[in-house]
Amino acid sequence: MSQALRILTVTLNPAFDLVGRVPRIEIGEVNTVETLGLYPAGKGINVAKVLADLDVDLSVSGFLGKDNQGDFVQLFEQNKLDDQFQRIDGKTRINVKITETENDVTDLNFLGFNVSEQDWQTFVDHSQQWHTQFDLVAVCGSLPRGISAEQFADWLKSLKNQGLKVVLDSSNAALTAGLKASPWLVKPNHRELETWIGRKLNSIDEIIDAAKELQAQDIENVIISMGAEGSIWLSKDAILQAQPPRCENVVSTVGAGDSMVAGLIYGLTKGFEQAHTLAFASATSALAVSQSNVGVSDKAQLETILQQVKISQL
Ligand SMILES: Nc1ncnc2c1ncn2[C@@H]1O[C@H](COP(=O)(O)OP(=O)(O)O)[C@@H](O)[C@H]1O
Ligand SMILES: O=P(O)(O)OC[C@H]1O[C@](O)(COP(=O)(O)O)[C@@H](O)[C@@H]1O
Repeated sequence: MSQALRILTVTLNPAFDLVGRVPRIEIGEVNTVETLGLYPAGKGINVAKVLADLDVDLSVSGFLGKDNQGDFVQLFEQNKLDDQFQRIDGKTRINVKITETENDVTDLNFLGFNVSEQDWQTFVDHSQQWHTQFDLVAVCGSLPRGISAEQFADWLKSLKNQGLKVVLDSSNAALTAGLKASPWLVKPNHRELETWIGRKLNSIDEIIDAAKELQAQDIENVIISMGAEGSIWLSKDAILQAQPPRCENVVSTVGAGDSMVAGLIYGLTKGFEQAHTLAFASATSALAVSQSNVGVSDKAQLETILQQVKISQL
């Protein structure tokens, strides 16, 4: 099948993920943690890694600290990702992810490096040519220090004004500001949607109502992910709900959201129908929770999960 869209993922604040497992975190005590891995990551890089595993050619951009870039460069080379990252002074952050036996993952996400005004201006200037190279730009993850929510929103608007399809997957102030730029597709999780709307959402109906408010901000595709409960996609054509098979052996939920974004982009790029795209994205994300690292190493397993995803029209 041919690839219709030229894709770039942007990670302004990448991270090494230090992933481990412990039966239970004892707060204030010494905890011995089983190491699962130390991976070059960050939301847009994870999305790119999954797409590369699915044989999609794409480019990656954002900022990388000069002092510890080796593993990232190796990852880009191994996955044949076109490296358009801008190098800046300092180190890329390390985030700590601990899975407890009976619980979800505890994330310790650090703030990251500082991007100078000059670095940001260089980046913005460069991005004004992206329409000549790309059709779809996925902007994923938090903002590093030095970039304000307002600067971020203005920049996203400039991407949209170039005619690019902008995918946004972020949280907190960056999400709220970024939504003002009316991206083409957004994928907040349940909790991020609650933060944006400022109230608890206790049922599917309440989630859909909140998602409709998002959609009304001129956002074509609103996907709300709800962990093991699956996801909901509101588009102009339909409201679809997906239920993936519940993964019984959760190794790490880190990267589930990123894998879902990658699966959505994959389906949209290949011209799949909406229901098939959501099923595919659900399978990709369900596969992610059964492994510590992000990526699709076993396509047969992906296909098996895909057969078990249930899609319903609401
Ligand atoms: N325990 C699980 N079993 C099966 N699928 C899951 C599980 N947890 C997450 N997923 C899949 O991953 C998607 C994204 O997970 P979620 O936790 O909502 O995203 P994020 O990582 O952005 O917080 C879900 O919509 C679902 O398809
Ligand atoms: O940029 P943020 O919001 O701090 O998130 C970065 C973290 O998100 C991740 O990309 C995982 O995201 P998801 O679990 O939402 O898919 C990690 O690799 C990384 O440490």
